Amino acid sequence: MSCKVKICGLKNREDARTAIEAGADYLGCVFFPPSPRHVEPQNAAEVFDMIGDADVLRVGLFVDPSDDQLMEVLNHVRLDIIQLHGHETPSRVEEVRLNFGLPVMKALPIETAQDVEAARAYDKVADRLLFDAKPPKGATRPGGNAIAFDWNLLTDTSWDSPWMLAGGLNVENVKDAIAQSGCKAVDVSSGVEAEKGVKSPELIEKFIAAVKG
Ligand SMILES: O=C(O)c1ccccc1NCC(=O)[C@H](O)[C@H](O)COP(=O)(O)O
Repeated sequence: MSCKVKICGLKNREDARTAIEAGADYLGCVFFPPSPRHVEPQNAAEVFDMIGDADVLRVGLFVDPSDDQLMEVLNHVRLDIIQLHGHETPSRVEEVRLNFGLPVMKALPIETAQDVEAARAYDKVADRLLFDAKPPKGATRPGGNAIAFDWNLLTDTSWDSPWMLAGGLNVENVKDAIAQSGCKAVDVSSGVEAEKGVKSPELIEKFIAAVKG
């Protein structure tokens, strides 16, 4: 089975259509106002409406959201997966899963082997894990920073929860990232953008072809 692809940070229907037609398996919308990829719920609903009955999952991305903030989005947007990309504890992950009845993908910041071990606390608690590069000091956001980590930190590791690789992936490095990490799914945002927050249809198509070709 070929590696799955999540295109994250989508803001408009045209880019969603490009990603779907190119073979994306997940579309992600960011609900984090400081991000250049932030969208309002109604905008995300338009993006996800492009999926129709295609076999593509809708991922909503949040950073330390309250239940009210999650409900505000879920009142307008049908999601298949809630992605938590903040400092959420394992018990908060479980609470969100139970309160909203949706699978949770927990993003985990990785820089060292110790970070990989710390991620074990979320295995089986979250429905899915997303290993992303630890944000640099002073970063304005916990993800979407176009930073890669040492993919060999994940080589030969085994996890109960399915997991996705993220962080600084692009057309040039994604094959190496898959080979070195052994991942079965990848996630990209910056690497398919012409500029921060502006997706490039050509890069979306080339990235997905590089993964699935
Ligand atoms: O993309 C953002 O702006 C963002 C903001 C706040 C929290 C998470 C964010 N992105 C999360 C993602 O899932 C990204 O796709 C992932 O971090 C990889 O980003 P990139 O290194 O730019 O490919």
